[in-house]
Amino acid sequence: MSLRGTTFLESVLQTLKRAIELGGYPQEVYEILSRPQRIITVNIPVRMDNGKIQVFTGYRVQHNNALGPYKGGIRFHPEVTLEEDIALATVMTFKNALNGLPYGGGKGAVAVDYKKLSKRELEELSRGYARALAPFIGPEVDIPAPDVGTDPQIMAWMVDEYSKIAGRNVPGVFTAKPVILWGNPVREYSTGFGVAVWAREAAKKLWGGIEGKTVAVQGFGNVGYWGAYWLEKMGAKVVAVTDSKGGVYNPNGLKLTDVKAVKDKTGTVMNYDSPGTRKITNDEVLELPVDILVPAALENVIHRGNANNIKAKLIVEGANGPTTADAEKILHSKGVWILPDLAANAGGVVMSYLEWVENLQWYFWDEEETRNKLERILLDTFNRVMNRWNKLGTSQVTIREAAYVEAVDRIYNAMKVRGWI
Ligand SMILES: NC(=O)C1=CN([C@@H]2O[C@H](COP(=O)(O)OP(=O)(O)OC[C@H]3O[C@@H](n4cnc5c(N)ncnc54)[C@H](O)[C@@H]3O)[C@@H](O)[C@H]2O)C=CC1
Ligand SMILES: O=C(O)CCC(=O)C(=O)O
Repeated sequence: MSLRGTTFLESVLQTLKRAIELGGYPQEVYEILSRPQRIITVNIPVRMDNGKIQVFTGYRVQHNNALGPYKGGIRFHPEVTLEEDIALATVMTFKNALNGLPYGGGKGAVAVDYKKLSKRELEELSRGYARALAPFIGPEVDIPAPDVGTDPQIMAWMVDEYSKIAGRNVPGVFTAKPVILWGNPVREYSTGFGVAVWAREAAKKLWGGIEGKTVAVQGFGNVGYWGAYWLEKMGAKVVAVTDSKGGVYNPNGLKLTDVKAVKDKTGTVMNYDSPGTRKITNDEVLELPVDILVPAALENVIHRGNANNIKAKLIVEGANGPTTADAEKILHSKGVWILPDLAANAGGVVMSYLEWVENLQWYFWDEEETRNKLERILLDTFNRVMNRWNKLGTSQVTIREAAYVEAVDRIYNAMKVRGWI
């Protein structure tokens, strides 16, 4: 246990245990799902611009494939650990199952401060990672995608490297690729879109609608920016955003396009200025007097030390694992709704699934048709989770626990008919 309380992996396993009790599944399910099927460690040598070789350590955790090929992103971050990667891969198994996808769960990581690499070094590292993993991945085996610190360009290098090894074009081995290389334009914003759809649906139940509700967003990367963009489009008012350096708050609302332009130009939203806007820290953003809080950066930011200071009534987990199990207990007892990661940020992987289907058939839908398909899947999940939560009892059970029961049910039934248990 860390100073902040339960670690990310401990929180995930606690919820799994509880879901197994609530659903009445055999203990064997816990034995299998509480550890990954396979962990691959790779050491990737890269010739740096200074002429020296630097070796980067990476992982791919393949957690469970009862429902289909492993699926989940790749994180490039200086502080990744194997334990964190296991937690992220475990959540992927439940996220994919919950959303009805034909996938198991996996996650990759490389310990690197990518901001310090030149473009050539980053390309070498990305190709090296794809080469090292090539024997263990593939469109019917394991399909990686981006996460923190990785993007469509990196997916393009990786799919190119894998295709060279395979001796043919293999579009379906990575998702969230550039549109020109078999990607789909919706993937760029799909995780943020999903965050906003979940927030909008929950807001209808809590307040009758999302119009005018105030929002604070921690993290202004892919998920945070597009989450804020779609929330605003749906009628909410985004009043605060932060990135790794800190952020800005204006109770009257922020002009997102201007904030984004400042971030793109100077590297941080901190340099945004306008009348009535003040600077805030990453701790402050969580405790602002807002209706909706969207943690969209890293894990364990809402913990037992700050849970009591949170004022939002609705927390929408754009990030994976932003709330520790201890914090969730405190917030649930106060009636705060937490829309959990495996549901609220699933727009990304659901869209990856649609891209993969396109790639397998070499047939592509247009943007609107794709977004409609994505939204339909997200709404179906929302309704199933709410029904399950109501059945289990909203005061005794958290939304996360209800979502885990829904996910474990599919995985359990798949493992049972396969004869694994
Ligand atoms: N990209 C995707 O499709 C998906 C991402 N996620 C999760 O969403 C979260 C964010 O991922 P992305 O937006 O893809 O990453 P990203 O790399 O595009 O952006 C991360 C953002 O978080 C900020 N940040 C980093 N450390 C921070 C800190 N200590 N405090 C506040 N902000 C900090 C960065 O400055 C950046 O703005 C992660 O938890 C990831 O696992 C979940 C589902 C899908
Ligand atoms: O699109 C994907 O497969 C990546 C999804 C992911 O890593 C996540 O949902 O956390």
